[in-house]
Amino acid sequence: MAPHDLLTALRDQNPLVHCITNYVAMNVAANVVLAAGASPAMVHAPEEIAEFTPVCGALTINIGTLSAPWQASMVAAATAANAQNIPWVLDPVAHFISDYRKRAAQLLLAQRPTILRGNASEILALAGEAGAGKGADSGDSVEAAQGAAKSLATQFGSVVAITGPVDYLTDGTREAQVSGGSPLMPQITALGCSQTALMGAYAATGPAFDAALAALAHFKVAGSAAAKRAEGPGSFQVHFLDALANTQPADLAQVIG
Ligand SMILES: Nc1ncnc2c1ncn2[C@@H]1O[C@H](COP(=O)(O)OP(=O)(O)O)[C@@H](O)[C@H]1O
Ligand SMILES: Cc1ncsc1CCOP(=O)(O)O
Ligand SMILES: [Mg+2]
Repeated sequence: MAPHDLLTALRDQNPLVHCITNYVAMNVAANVVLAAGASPAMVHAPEEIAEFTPVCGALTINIGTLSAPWQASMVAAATAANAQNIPWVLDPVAHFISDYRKRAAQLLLAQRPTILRGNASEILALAGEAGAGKGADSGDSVEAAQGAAKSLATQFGSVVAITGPVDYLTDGTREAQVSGGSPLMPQITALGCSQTALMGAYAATGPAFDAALAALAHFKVAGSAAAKRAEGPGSFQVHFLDALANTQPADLAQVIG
């Protein structure tokens, strides 16, 4: 499905997206998903997963502020999504910072996410390659992680997206790149997490590779538009939400290469 049609479908269908995300991203990601045209719900309690995940159009799992009860919810939600053929997206935020988080990320990856999205350091480390990542921000180039993305895509049957100055997307066979955006984007926390949440919204409306591509393009188009108006990271954030809402379906093709 073309990105144009996916954005139109997103706004027509207003899909419900189950987001298990971190404390930092909770508000930012919910506003991003709303501005784009979908309906986010941040639901974390293990007691609610069995009822809630199956009624959603997609699930997104982000380990940014992981703890044991949330890990149980993540595993249960991924299991429920797989059982019901509900697409789900994994964001392995800074999974290399501790053995606990590393293991949690590998266990979720073994559940074969529909889409895996991370920055270059996160994707490199998931594939067992040494990188320069220290925390939530990338220390590596997108180019350096492309081989890792391809092998993860093949091994787990996932569409893998690496975000950065130029985003890279692969399913192990097909590849795409998305350019644009702004250097202000990595200066605002939780934009990567929000990209993950938006990928969930798009995945509820169409095939995984096309959905991930449309979500990447939507961010790059909105980021470029917001940067023209912003005076710094603070005002960029406000303009970015406006730009996500104002992005037209025909704009998306311009940033895809
Ligand atoms: N230097 C940059 N120029 C343009 N866009 C960028 C740049 N760095 C990151 N982005 C964009 O910012 C968003 C978040 O990506 P990224 O910073 O890689 O994620 P994370 O926050 O998980 O590290 C993505 O949409 C990506 O395309
Ligand atoms: C700073 C931080 N610390 C734990 S989660 C988080 C947010 C990370 O967000 P992103 O990966 O989108 O930059
Ligand atoms: Mg991140």
